[in-house]
Amino acid sequence: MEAFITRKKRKLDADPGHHLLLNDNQLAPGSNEIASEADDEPTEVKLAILSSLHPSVDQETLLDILLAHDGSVLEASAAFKDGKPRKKGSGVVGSQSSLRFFPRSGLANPELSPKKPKLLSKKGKTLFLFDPIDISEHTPCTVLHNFLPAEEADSLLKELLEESKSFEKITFKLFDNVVESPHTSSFYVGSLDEVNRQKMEYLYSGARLTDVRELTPELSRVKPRVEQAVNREIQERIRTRYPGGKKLKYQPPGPWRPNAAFVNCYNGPQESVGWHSDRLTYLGPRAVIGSLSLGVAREFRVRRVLPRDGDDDPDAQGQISIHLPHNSLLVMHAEMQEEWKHSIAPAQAIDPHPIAGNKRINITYRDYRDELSPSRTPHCRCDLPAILRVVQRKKENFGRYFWMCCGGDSPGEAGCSFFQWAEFDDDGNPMWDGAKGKGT
Ligand SMILES: O=C(O)CCC(=O)C(=O)O
Ligand SMILES: [Fe+2]
Repeated sequence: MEAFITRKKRKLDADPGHHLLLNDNQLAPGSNEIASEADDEPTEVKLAILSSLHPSVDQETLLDILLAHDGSVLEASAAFKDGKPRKKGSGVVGSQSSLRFFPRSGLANPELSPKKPKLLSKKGKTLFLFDPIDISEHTPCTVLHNFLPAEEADSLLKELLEESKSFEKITFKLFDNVVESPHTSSFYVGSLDEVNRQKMEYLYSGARLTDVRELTPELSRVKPRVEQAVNREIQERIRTRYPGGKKLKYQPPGPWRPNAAFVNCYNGPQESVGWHSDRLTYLGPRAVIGSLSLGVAREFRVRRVLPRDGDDDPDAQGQISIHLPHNSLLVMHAEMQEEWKHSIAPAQAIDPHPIAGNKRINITYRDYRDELSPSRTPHCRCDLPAILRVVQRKKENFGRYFWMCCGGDSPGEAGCSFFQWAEFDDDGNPMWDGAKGKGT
C-alpha cells in the first residue's frame, strides 16, 4: 500500500477521460531516468519535459523529433545530445498488409496476468492495422466499418461540427505554465437533471466540469444502434476469445447501457490525445466503451501496459495503430482500460473530409454506473469522492483495484494520503466494507 502513496503522481488536467500524470520529481533536468519514465506520458507532457531539457528548441521542432523517435523522450533527448536528432520524413501513415496468415500472437489474451505478453511489434516500431479481423485478433478492440447508414453518419457529423464550435480546450497547470489539452471536447448526458448532477457532484481530476450538455437529437438517435452493436460484440468477444467462453472476472454480466457520451473534436493533424487509460471511477472494473469516429480518418494507437519491476524489460513494448476512418465504430472491450493504454497520435498529414474539412469528431458512449456515483463511493480525508484505480505496473498486487484521494490530481493541491483497496464481487459489484463505502 505504501508504494502507491509514495509513488503518488500529480495529475495535471481536468479532462474527464484522460490521465496527465507526472511524478513530482520528473523535471530534475538531465536525468535519463526522468526521460525514460516520461515515455508513458501524454505527448503534451513529453513536450513540456523535452522543452525543459532543451529550452532553446522550439515546440514544433521538438514535436517533430519526438515523432521521429516514436514518442520516446529518452531517445529524442539523447539524439539532441548526440547532435543528430532524426527528423520525421513525409508519409506518416504506415501501411500493413493483412496479418491473418501470421501465427497467433497471444496479444489479445484477456487474462489479467503480470506475465510478459508476446508482442508483435517492438519499441520504436508501430504495427499498422486496417483489417477488422486483425484488429480483434491482436488488440482488445473490435472495429465495425461503415457502421451507420451513410446519411445518418453525415447528419450526426454535421450536428456535432456545429456543436463543436463552442467546445473548449481544457486548460491545466503544468508547473508555472497554463497548458491546454491538445483538442477540444464536451460531455453529454441524458437529461437536464443529469446535467446538474454532473456539474454538482461529479469530479474529474479533482475538478468539476463546467461544460455538460444534454444529449443532442442525433446523439440520442444513434445511441440505441451503438448499444445494440456493442452488446453484440461483447457477446461475440466472450464466446470467441475469453478463456472457457466466459466473461472476465469483475466484468458485469448484464447488458451494457450507454447513458453518457464524451465528444472530442480534433481540428487538424496536430490535435491529439496523449497516452492514457480511461478512468474507471464511474464506469467500474472491466468497462466497455463504444467509440464512434466521424470526419477525418486518424490513427488510434494502443499499447499494452507491462509490469515494470523484476526482470521485465519495459523497452519490449510495441504499439499498434488502428486506422479509424469516417463512420467506424470501435469497441474498447473489457480488458482494455486495465491492461492497455491508448492515444490519438498527432499526424504529419491528413486527407481532408468532404464535410468535416480537417476535423475529426469522436464520440465515446459510456455506461456510468449508479452504484459508483460519487454519493455512494468512498470519500477521502479531504472529504472528496475518491478515484478508482488498478495496480498496473507492480507485479505485487497486479490487477487489484484501489480507491485513492483525487486531491493530488488538482494543480497546487497536495491531497491526502487516503488509500483503500476496492473490493468487487465477480460481477463487478462494489462490496462496501462498513462505513467505508456509502452504498450499503
Ligand atoms: O478520439 C478517440 O478516438 C479517443 C478519445 C479518447 O480516448 C477519450 O476520449 O478518452
Ligand atoms: Fe480514452
